[in-house]
Amino acid sequence: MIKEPDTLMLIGFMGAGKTTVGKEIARQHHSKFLDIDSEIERVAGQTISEIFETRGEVGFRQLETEVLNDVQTFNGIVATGGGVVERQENLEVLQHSPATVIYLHGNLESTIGRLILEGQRPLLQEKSTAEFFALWQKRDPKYQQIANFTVETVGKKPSRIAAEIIALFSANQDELALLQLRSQIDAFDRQIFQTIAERFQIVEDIARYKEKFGIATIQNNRMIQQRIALKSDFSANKDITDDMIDNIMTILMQAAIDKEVKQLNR
Ligand SMILES: Nc1ncnc2c1ncn2[C@@H]1O[C@H](COP(=O)(O)OP(=O)(O)O)[C@@H](O)[C@H]1O
Ligand SMILES: O=C(O)C1=C[C@@H](OP(=O)(O)O)[C@@H](O)[C@H](O)C1
Ligand SMILES: [Mg+2]
Repeated sequence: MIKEPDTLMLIGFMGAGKTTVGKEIARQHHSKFLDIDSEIERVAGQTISEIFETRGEVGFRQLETEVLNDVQTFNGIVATGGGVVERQENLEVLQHSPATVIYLHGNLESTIGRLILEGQRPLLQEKSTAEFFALWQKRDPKYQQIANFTVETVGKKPSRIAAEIIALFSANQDELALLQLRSQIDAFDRQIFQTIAERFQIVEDIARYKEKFGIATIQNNRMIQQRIALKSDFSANKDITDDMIDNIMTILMQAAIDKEVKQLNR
């Protein structure tokens, strides 16, 4: 669903590579490039860090919204700042943008590593890793909500990510529709595994309680009850069969038991 040929808005968390990939797309595709942060610096006559220092984040966000509105008619590749999704009015501008909105999705580990090397993001300086993770979790659904496409960046060089995005320009309507649907499936898959990762955090806490109170790792009754409850909750959904519940729960349970046992043996 490339809305207008050659106009893109890149969104994503700080350090995802919006600026780098945006420049690379422009270089490979011979289009114009504009970075909202650079434009804010030009308009304000101050660096991003100076703006945060003198006007606070509120002052910065005000400038960001103004520039975002101004660049809607820009004919080329636009890199936004990671916090563009902080304001509801910005989400609306991006949703109605004539440009195609592309979410550069990454992971927190690689992102933080890169940003620490660079050391230029004011928000990174003032936040702990836990706060940074919370910010990530808060923003991720918003990026997903407004993106026409989500492109995975983990383990890919900027030149490859740019080439993948450029390939979208030449895809026909059917191919684009398929790519769009696949990018939605990929996003759901990531959500599913994110949820499983969060489930494991709880497993860890449960293992600690079991150890403290001398409760056995395997509780057959509890495992049977979980399946009965799930089958009942999803009985009206024909895609979620009892077999599927059994298969998936077997994998999750076995992995949880392995984790608990490993924790106990430490
Ligand atoms: N795919 C990538 N692989 C390796 N390094 C990258 C990649 N994308 C960006 N970088 C590096 O990470 C840092 C942050 O990238 P940048 O484009 O400024 O991100 P953003 O604009 O999304 O905050 C830069 O040093 C850049 O060279
Ligand atoms: O995520 C954020 O809130 C910010 C991201 C930065 O842009 P990048 O995403 O290009 O790093 C920059 O706009 C500012 O430091 C705030
Ligand atoms: Mg940037």
